[in-house]
Amino acid sequence: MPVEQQVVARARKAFLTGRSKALSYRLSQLKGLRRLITEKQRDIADALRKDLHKSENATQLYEMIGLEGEIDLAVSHLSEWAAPRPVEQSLLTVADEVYIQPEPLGVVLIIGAWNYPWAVTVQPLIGAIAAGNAAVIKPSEVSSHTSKVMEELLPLYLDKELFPVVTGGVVQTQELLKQRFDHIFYTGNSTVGKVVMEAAARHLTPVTLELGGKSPCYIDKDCDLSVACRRITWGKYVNCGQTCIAPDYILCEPSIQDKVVKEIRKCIKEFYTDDPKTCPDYSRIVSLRHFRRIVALMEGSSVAIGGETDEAQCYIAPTVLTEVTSESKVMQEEIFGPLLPIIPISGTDEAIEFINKREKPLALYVFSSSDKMIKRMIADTSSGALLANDCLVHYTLSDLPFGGVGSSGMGHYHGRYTFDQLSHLRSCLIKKLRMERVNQVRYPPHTAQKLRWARLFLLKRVDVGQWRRAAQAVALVTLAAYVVQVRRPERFTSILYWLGSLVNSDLWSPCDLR
Ligand SMILES: NC(=O)c1ccc[n+]([C@@H]2O[C@H](COP(=O)([O-])OP(=O)(O)OC[C@H]3O[C@@H](n4cnc5c(N)ncnc54)[C@H](O)[C@@H]3O)[C@@H](O)[C@H]2O)c1
Ligand SMILES: CC(C)=CCC/C(C)=C/CC/C(C)=C/C=O
Repeated sequence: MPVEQQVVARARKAFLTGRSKALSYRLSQLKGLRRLITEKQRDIADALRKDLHKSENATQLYEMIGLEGEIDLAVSHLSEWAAPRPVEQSLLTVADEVYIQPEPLGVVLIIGAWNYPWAVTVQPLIGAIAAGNAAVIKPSEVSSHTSKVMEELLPLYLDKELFPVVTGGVVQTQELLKQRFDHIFYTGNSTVGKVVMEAAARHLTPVTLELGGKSPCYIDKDCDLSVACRRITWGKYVNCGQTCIAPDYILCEPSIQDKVVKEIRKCIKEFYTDDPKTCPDYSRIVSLRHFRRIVALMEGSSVAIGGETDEAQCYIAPTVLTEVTSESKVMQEEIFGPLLPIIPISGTDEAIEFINKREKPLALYVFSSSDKMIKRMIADTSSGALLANDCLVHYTLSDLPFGGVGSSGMGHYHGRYTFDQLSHLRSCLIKKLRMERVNQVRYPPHTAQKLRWARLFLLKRVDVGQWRRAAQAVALVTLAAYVVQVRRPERFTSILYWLGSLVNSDLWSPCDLR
C-alpha cells in the first residue's frame, strides 16, 4: 500500500474516533499551532531565507502576523462559529426548533503553494482544525526548506494522526489525489487546479481552488500619482513579484505614462536602494526554472526600468516594461515575477473593455480620486476582489472573503469563511408530534380554502428570536408595572404609555406577506 494511502487511512481512522469534534480538542490544537509559530520563528525564517531570500522581518510581516491573527480569531470565536445558527421561519414551522448546525466534513486535503508557503498552507489548516476536521497537509516541494521544516515541526505541536504532513512532488500529490477526501483545498496555478478538480470529481469531492491569473491595475489620470505609484511599487515587487494578488500590469493613458515610470523609479530606489541585488528586503526567484520563464517574458518589450538579471542568484531586478501590447509575450500569462508592463489605453471605457475581454482576475486595482469612477469600475467589471487606491491589503482582513471567481478560483476563505468553507452547514428541523391539525393545510384532499391558509402559513416569515425577545420584554414591563402600581400608583399611567410605545415599536411590525 503506498505511503500516501496509509497516511490518509490513518487520518480517517483518527477522525472516526470523534476526538477532533470536541471544541476543547480543537482549541488545544489551535493553541499548539500558535505556540509553534511563536517558539519556532527562527527555524521558519531561516528556511524562508533559503527558499526565497525573504528577510526575517518580511516573514513576520507578510506571513506570521496574519496567521497569529487568524488563530486568535478562531480561538476567540470558535464557540460562536460552531454553535447552532437560528434561522427565520414560516408560520408553518413556528412551533418547531429550526437551526443550522455546522458539522465537520471529515478528512480534508490541503495542497499548498511555495510563494507564501506558511500563509497558504497553514491558513486553511486553521479553518480545518476549527471546523473539527482531520487534514492531510501537502506543502509545496518548490519551497523545499520550508516544506522540510513543516514536516519536522507540525507533528511536534499537533496531533500527528489527525494532521499528518506528506512531502514530495507531483508523484506524491497524484497518489494523494487518488484517495478519497471530504474536501480538497488547493492553492496554486490553474493548470494544476484542473488536475485537482478532475481527481476530486472521481469521488465527488468538493474543492476550493485558490488560483492566480493576471490582476490588472488601472491608474486614472485624476489621482495623486506619487502616492499611487508608491503603493503599486510595494504591491508589485514584494516577494519579487511572486504574489498571487500582485498587480500584474498597469493600464493608463499615454499622457501620464512618463510620470508613472518616473515615480516608480523613485520608489524602487526608496525601498530597495540603488542596488536591489544587495538589499536584504529584495527577494529572489524561487528556482532556475521559474527564473528562465520570467526572463523570457521580457522579449519584445522595452525595458524602462531595471531589466538586469543574474542566473546564478535567480536575481531579476525590479523592472518596468513599456511598448507593450496585448500581443506581447508578457501579456500571455500571469507574470508572477518582478516585471511590470505598462499598457497605454485611451481612458476608463477602454480600461473596462480591456479587463472584461480577459479572464476574471483574482484582484483588480483602481487608482483614482473620483468615487464615481471607482463605483463604475465595481459595477462594470468582475474580480475576486477590488481595491481602490491600494494593493494587497484586503488580504489582511479576516472579515473579507478571500478567493477568486471564474478562472481565478472557486470558494473563499479567511476568518469565519474558512470555518464555513470546511464545514457542512447542516439544516435541522425538529418538530413535535403534537399540533397535527396545523398540518391539515398540506394534506390531500387539496382545496381552495386550504390553499389560502397554506399561502399564509408558508409565506408569512417569522423571526422567532425576535418574538422571544419581545415576549421577554413584555413580561418584564408587566412585572415593573405591577410593582409600580402597588408601590407608586401616581407613576402607573406613564408606565402604561411606555408599554404602549413598546407595543407600537418595530418589534411588533408585521413581517412581509408575500
Ligand atoms: N489564490 C491564492 O491564494 C494563491 C496563493 C498563492 C499562489 N497562487 C497561485 O499559484 C501559482 C503559483 O504556484 P505554483 O502553482 O507554481 O505552485 P506549486 O508549483 O507549488 O504547486 C502547487 C501545489 O501543486 C502540486 N502540484 C504541482 N504539479 C502538480 C501536478 N501535476 N499534479 C498534482 N499536483 C501538482 C505541488 O506539489 C504543490 O503542492 C500562481 O498562479 C499564483 O497566482 C494563488
Ligand atoms: C502586511 C500587509 C499590510 C499586507 C500583506 C500583503 C501580502 C504580501 C499578502 C500576501 C498574500 C498572499 C499569501 C498571497 C499569495 O500569493
